[in-house]
Amino acid sequence: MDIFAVREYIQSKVMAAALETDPSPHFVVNEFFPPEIYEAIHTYNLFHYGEGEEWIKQKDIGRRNAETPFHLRKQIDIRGELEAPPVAVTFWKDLERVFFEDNWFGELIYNKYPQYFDIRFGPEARDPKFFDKLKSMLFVQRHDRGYSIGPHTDAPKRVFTCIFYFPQMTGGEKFGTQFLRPLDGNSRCSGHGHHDARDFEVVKTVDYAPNNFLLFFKTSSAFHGVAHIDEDVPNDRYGMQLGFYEPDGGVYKDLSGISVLDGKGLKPLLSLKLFGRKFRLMQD
Ligand SMILES: O=C(O)CCC(=O)C(=O)O
Ligand SMILES: [Fe+2]
Repeated sequence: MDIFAVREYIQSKVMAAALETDPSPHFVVNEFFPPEIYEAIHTYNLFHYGEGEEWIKQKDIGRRNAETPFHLRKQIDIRGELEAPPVAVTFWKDLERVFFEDNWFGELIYNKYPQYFDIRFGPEARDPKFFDKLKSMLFVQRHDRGYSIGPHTDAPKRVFTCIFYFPQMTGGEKFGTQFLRPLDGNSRCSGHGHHDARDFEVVKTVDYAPNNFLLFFKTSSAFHGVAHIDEDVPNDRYGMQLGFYEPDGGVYKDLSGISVLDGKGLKPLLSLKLFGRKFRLMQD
């Protein structure tokens, strides 16, 4: 793989994309990868060689976020050890280098929307080494019928998230990522928990279409989710996620002494389910 040529292609696409701010800052890029890379993403589809891991196993879900059947999403961590023929492993490891080597993608996204980083992190975010302080993830995903994700804004630690859509044909657009708005306009979410879709309206759906791409920045209004998958979707909603997030405790020391990012001490005072809906009384 010619890493520099792939980067050049992606960079021009990202910089040309229109930044939207409703309901929260994000942008979409069509034809995100050069065609030969998109073809290889299918030729070397890692799900040909293994099932993948359930996002969270059913036995471990417990009472958490019952709105989301986590176990129906299967994922394979590109950054871990891959069980695939060497040519496939080389392809995915090269793709990992495209994004992460020398903090290339982090810096590209900083340059795309520096205001977000400057406001959240202060001037240190301008230091090219800033992205060494963040954690990152890259995994491919596929989804079984019955999957959905209730509206959520991602964990408070999250900085930005990318969703890549890898169908080989059109027809599954509505199973892309939905942006949602709470019906109660006074609601925001720091990021702990998935919510009931009945309390939200869909603002926009980013198509699950060939080689489509979405990036959104973490804010307390970045509500998003996936509609209930109740029919066959091309390639089982095959895609990839890339994300940057703060380490436990945050990049910087919080002088308040409260780890807001980790959600410590955020147990609901009261939690009950009535008529199939969850109600939680949170402490102030
Ligand atoms: O797969 C998607 O479209 C969204 C996934 C998501 O929101 C998440 O994993 O937090
Ligand atoms: Fe999410």
